[in-house]
Formats: sequence, structure tokens, C-alpha cells
Amino acid sequence: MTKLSVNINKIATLRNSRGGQTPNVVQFAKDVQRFGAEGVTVHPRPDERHIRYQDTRDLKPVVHTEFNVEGNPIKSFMDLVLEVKPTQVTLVPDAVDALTSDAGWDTIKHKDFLTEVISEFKSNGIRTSIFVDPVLQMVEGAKATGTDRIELYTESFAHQYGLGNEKAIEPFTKAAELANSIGLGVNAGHDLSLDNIKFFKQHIPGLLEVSIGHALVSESLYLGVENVIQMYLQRLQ
Ligand SMILES: CC(=O)[C@@H](O)[C@H](O)COP(=O)(O)O
Ligand SMILES: NCC(=O)COP(=O)(O)O
Repeated sequence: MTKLSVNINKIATLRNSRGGQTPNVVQFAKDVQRFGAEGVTVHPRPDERHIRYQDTRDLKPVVHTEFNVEGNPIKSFMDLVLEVKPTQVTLVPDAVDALTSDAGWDTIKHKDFLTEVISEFKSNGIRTSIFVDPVLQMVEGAKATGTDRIELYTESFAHQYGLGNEKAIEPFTKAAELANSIGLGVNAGHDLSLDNIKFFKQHIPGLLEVSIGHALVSESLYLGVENVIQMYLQRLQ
């Protein structure tokens, strides 16, 4: 079974554009779960231009599905995650000024750092995932850090699939097969959408979770949030 985790960063971005509390991210998290989402994802960045650290704290009591917090494990992020204790933390190697996430970890170069951070989170009962490109050495490197899961960075698939290049799925299938064979759970995310999710799911063995935000919120402008969540759930069956 593949769980749908809704990334609500875009709701916070819209709210921040005017100040105030509209739209309300806590209410949105409650609603997406009521509509069938099996998780909520947030990605607090150091400048808090999307979701804020305080939002992450405020969401904890209302997320009764899986709470996934993503980010670069700088000290303030680590302190936040250790305070909130979500279901899962996903480590993403973002530069401070990155527009959005644009690369996976080099799990070989950063092995010692990742091993230390993962051990800290796991000893606090938080499941860990590492954001990686679909490169076999990076999957093996992730395994060596002790992480529970990887999150495959799907931007290249989404872009190429949109151009009609179905072969772009191949490195993702191979990375997932390797992960399955060495006991790593497989999540995926970035630019997944109603157009590409069914094909992606069909070609990725053991896909445990997808986190989707940008497309899901954009599609909801036309189709409605409840309807869009149902459409994702159907495509993920
Ligand atoms: C980790 C990832 O793939 C991103 O898509 C991210 O979680 C989205 O964050 P922003 O909404 O801040 O771009
Ligand atoms: N981990 C990926 C995520 O949470 C959502 O990415 P996107 O759908 O906003 O590109």
C-alpha cells in the first residue's frame, strides 16, 4: 500500500502572502485527513518563507495520520524535530536560498554526518528517511547510514514523463528494487501529480509513501481538495 502524504507548504505560502491566518494551515491539515489523506508533510526552511517552525508545533496535535517533517538537519531544524517528535523526519540537503529542493544527498561524502543525525532521531523514536537521487551508489550509501527509508527525488521523472519520455522511470525502478533488496523502505516525492502518479506507482515496487504538495494544491484550484485527494487515492491503489 502506498500512503498519500499531503505537503501543505503551499497553503502556508499563500497565507504568508497576506499575513493573518487565511488559509489556515491547521484547518487544512485537519481537512485533508478528513478527506482521506494518510499523512501530512511540512518542509520548514530556515527563512520560514513557506511553512514556519511554529506551524510545525501547532500541527503536531492535529495530525493523527503520519506526520512527516522534511528539511536540512541544521541545529534549529534538529531541535524542532526532536521537540515535535513527528512520525518521520526526511533529511533534504537544501541550500538556505534554494527556491525548492533541487538535489538528493551525496550519501557517501556525507556518510558520517548522516549516520550521526539518523542515530539521534532514531534513538528518539522518529523514523528516518533520506532524500536521494535514483542512483544505486547513493541508495547503498543511504543503507550504510542506518536510515529506515529513502525518499526518491522525482523531479527528473516528472519532467521527462511530461515530455513523453517513459524511459525516465527506469533509474527509479532500479533504485527501488535495490532498496527493497537491502531492507530500505521507499518513499518518493517532488513534482508528482495527477498526470504522472499512476504510471510512477505502477513501476515502483514497494512504494510506501508519496508526499505531494505543489501539484495537488494547484489541481485543487480547479477540481476541489476533497475530489483531488480521492483522485490520488484511486491512482495509488
Ligand atoms: C523535499 C521536496 O521534494 C520538496 O518538494 C519540498 O518538500 C517542497 O518544499 P517547498 O514547498 O518549500 O518547495
Ligand atoms: N517530498 C516532496 C514533497 O513533500 C512535495 O513536493 P512537491 O509536490 O511540492 O513538489
